[in-house]
Amino acid sequence: MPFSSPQFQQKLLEFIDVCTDGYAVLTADDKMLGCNQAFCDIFYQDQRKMLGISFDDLMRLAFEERKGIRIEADNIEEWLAQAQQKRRQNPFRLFEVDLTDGRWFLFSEQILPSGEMLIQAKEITKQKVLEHQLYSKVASLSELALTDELTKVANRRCFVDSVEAELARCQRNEQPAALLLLDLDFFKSVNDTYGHQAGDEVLKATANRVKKALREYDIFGRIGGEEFAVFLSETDPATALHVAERVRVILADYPIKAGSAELCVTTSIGIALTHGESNFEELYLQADSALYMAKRNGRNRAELFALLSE
Ligand SMILES: Nc1nc2c(ncn2[C@@H]2O[C@H](COP(=O)(O)OP(=O)(O)OP(=O)(O)O)[C@@H](O)[C@H]2O)c(=O)[nH]1
Repeated sequence: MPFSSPQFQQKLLEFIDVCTDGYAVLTADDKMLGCNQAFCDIFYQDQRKMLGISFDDLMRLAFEERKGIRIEADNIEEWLAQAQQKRRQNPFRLFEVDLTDGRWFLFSEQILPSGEMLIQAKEITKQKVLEHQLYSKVASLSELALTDELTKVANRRCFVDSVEAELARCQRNEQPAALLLLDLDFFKSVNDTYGHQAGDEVLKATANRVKKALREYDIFGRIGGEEFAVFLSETDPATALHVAERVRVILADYPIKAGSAELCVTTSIGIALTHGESNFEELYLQADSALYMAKRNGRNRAELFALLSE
């Protein structure tokens, strides 16, 4: 055996005793042969109580006292049965453990061929806190990347990605779908007359109202300044026209409050239909030319591309 001088063994024990990492050795039949103070602190037990205790009893203590290792289970015996299925399967195992006091530890279990187990527990609370902060940051960044900041609906990129995925599904299932392009009428004059902030209020209110007029699984987004779009899957021409009319009315018939002003805002709508055979760009161009017709034919109205091209 290397490094077996009594002096080395003595010093090793002294180091382990003052070490901030927890160390414990279990016998081949899973009883505590010895552990250092840091290991006792993890379990909120004193060293005398730890000596000779079985792994199962140590876990039962943690469960009953709700101290030390967090055990989220209704039934400790079921939890133990599951834990035992994972333990002692390999000579080495690494896993993270959280405590009821909020600390986190990285546990390792090393097993000798004769069956004794060395457990090491290293505190990783700081790393876990950083990891959590990083996850929340990534989540809010992806939220930012997909959401229009002003109206909080999907931005153009998110809208297009969602529609492309849905178009592929429509094609597979041979189902009709419709793209509605909405463009507020004379919106420049809202900004010019009442100011940009009032214009922003109108955009926010428009997004909220349109969202309410749609089904939960319809795709809705702001794809340009005062341009919104709706994708309706499993939708025939009659239904597309019906939804467009509902959206038109919900805007035109109820003035929008912007500061002290009550503004009557209308929208023109271009509709394009598909059975999934068009890609987003083609569908968008068709809806855009229908929108152009809606503007030309007097605004505050919807036009269907399919009928235009007949
Ligand atoms: N307040 C505000 N205005 C915006 C925003 N994005 C674009 N706009 C304004 O929207 C207006 C669009 O004007 P135009 O493209 O001339 O269209 P319009 O006045 O709505 O006229 P028609 O579409 O022909 O009915 C411009 O004045 C833009 O400055 C925004 O985020 N906030």
